[in-house]
Amino acid sequence: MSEPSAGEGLLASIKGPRDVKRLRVEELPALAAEIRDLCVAAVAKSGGHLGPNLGVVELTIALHRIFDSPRDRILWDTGHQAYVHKMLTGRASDFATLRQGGGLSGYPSQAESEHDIIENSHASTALSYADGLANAYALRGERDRAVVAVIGDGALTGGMAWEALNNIAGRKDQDHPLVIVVNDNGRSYSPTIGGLASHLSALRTNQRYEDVLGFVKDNLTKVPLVGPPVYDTLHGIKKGVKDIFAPQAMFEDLGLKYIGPIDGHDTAIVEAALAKAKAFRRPVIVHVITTKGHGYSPAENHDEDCFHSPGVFDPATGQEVPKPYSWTNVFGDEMVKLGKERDDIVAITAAMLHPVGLADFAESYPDRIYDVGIAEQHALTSAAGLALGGLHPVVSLYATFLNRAFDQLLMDVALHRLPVTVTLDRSGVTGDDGPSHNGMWDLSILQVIPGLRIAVPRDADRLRELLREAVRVDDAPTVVRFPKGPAGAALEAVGKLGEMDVLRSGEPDVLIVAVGPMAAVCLEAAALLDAQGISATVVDPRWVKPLDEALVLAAAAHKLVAVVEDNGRVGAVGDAVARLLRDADVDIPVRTYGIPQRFLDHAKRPKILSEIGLTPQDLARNITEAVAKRTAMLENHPAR
Ligand SMILES: Cc1ncc(C[n+]2csc(CCOP(=O)(O)OP(=O)(O)O)c2C)c(N)n1
Ligand SMILES: CC(=O)[C@@H](O)[C@H](O)COP(=O)(O)O
Ligand SMILES: [Mg+2]
Repeated sequence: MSEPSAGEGLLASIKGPRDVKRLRVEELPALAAEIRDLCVAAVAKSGGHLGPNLGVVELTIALHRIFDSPRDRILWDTGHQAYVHKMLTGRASDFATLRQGGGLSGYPSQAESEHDIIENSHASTALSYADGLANAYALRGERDRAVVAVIGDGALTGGMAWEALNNIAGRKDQDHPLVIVVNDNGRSYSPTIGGLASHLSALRTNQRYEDVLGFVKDNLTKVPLVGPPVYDTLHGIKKGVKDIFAPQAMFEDLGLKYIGPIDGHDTAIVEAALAKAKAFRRPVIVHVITTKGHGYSPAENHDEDCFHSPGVFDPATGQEVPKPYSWTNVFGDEMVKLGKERDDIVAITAAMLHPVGLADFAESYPDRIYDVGIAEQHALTSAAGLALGGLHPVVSLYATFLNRAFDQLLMDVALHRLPVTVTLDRSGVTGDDGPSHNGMWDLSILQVIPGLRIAVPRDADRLRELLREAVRVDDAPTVVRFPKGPAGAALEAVGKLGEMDVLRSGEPDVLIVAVGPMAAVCLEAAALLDAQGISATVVDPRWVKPLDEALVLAAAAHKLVAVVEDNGRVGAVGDAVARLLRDADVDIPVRTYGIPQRFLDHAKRPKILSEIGLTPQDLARNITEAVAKRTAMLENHPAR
């Protein structure tokens, strides 16, 4: 497979938006084709977001021809669809390094470019940034600085987006170009759900609208677009059609001007609409209809998710490299079994049915699955409602997205001691999706929730066991977290310590508390410690909240306790263990080995684990140093 390259054509000449503006209209299709070729080549090599980026090629070209980034601010909601933006802002030649450590990020990055603004990959935020930015520019008298937010139909199902729309519609200072581009491809991962989506999709799929759109395109856009006059005619015809379907009524009733729906793959039409929107000098919605994966048939025809975020694949055929049986697969298969055994078990996904492994459950029990859209807060509180109604909901999220629903878990679920199980996939270091995708905060923030219980399985068998234990709990919320990727070899216990599994017995030098999948790394580290003459006992708590009281006596017999967890090290399991020992007046040092308290730059997971010291070699070395320090202290202060 050849290295992804900007080639020798138009794209290679694009060093920034000025070069895009200079192109003649008739050159734009060739530029779009080069961009698509580079997207396919880059993602085929490294994985990433192909479908979303193929869908915004013409839109992004038009944005950079009408607006003046970086003076005008172009915001990308979620940011997974900013590859084209990166290519048009001088980074096409860097795509050979996409999502590699030290290379191009798969999301906007302020360190990469002054054109990049939002680095957070959590959806539904762009409109809030836009409202704030517009207020700042209005206050600073910079009224000519346009603010443009591109938000997908999926991200528009997130509550924050409507909080922002409410504020934008009610802006007291309206004299400012604030353009909201709704990139409507009818999909998140899967088809977008809910009343909003059906409203928008009714328009997209209605034949009368399609006929009129076709007439307009055939008869009015053959002449070179001369801007407003042609656009006004075009707009007038479609306004008639639109009034029948009135999606703009939903927005215009809010007090927002509305342009569209327009064909998002016709650069000329998009440019005209954006120019009109910019000239409005007040908040305006430009509703753009696009196709996810547009221009690459394996993506357009992909039956699951239009190549939303494929792994490595053959660009000639679109055939992905098969992925090994994963933690997600283990979870999904066990959920199908549980669904058969218990008809009170229901499942909730936040627009990620396939990625969290619930597709088979949905197929088996179509009446017991709820896709709430990108709405994690609603997911948790609707789960509370389901539990109050006598059911046991399993809410499946990526760990990082639980942050969104902390208060709902605390106050709507835990306060009422409701039997809700939350599964957190992609927990720990995920790596190449950048800093906001690592599942590195849940074990810390969940510590403070009274009554909530947390299980961290070390392998597939324990995931099956602990999921079953979790859904049996009927008087408290439970959380089961597991990482991305293959589930790894089974690690059998050699004994028990209270309810904890002893994975390795040793002399009372070091007690290693291995949190979940870090057990494999801890067992390797224990073997290396042996070579240093240090004997380690390795225990897997299985449930890390509440901790097993047996840990207190076990710790008291050792020189040192080492807690190893794939989570931020602040306020997580290590600190909980230290607090448990402190409260029991057991004066044994506790060392926590986890993710340092900083945002992690994108890189492959193994590379990051090595950089932050979560390898067997690093653990063995650090524990050896800690034991030596403890031994010296005891020798110098024997009374302690
Ligand atoms: C809060 C949050 N939940 C879930 C996700 C996972 N996610 C990434 S992209 C995506 C779909 C976005 O759909 P849309 O906004 O329509 O953009 P498209 O991919 O269709 O261009 C989802 C659910 C996320 N990024 N943020
Ligand atoms: C859901 C989401 O944000 C993805 O678009 C992101 O790229 C994570 O992908 P994986 O499903 O490969 O972890
Ligand atoms: Mg979409």
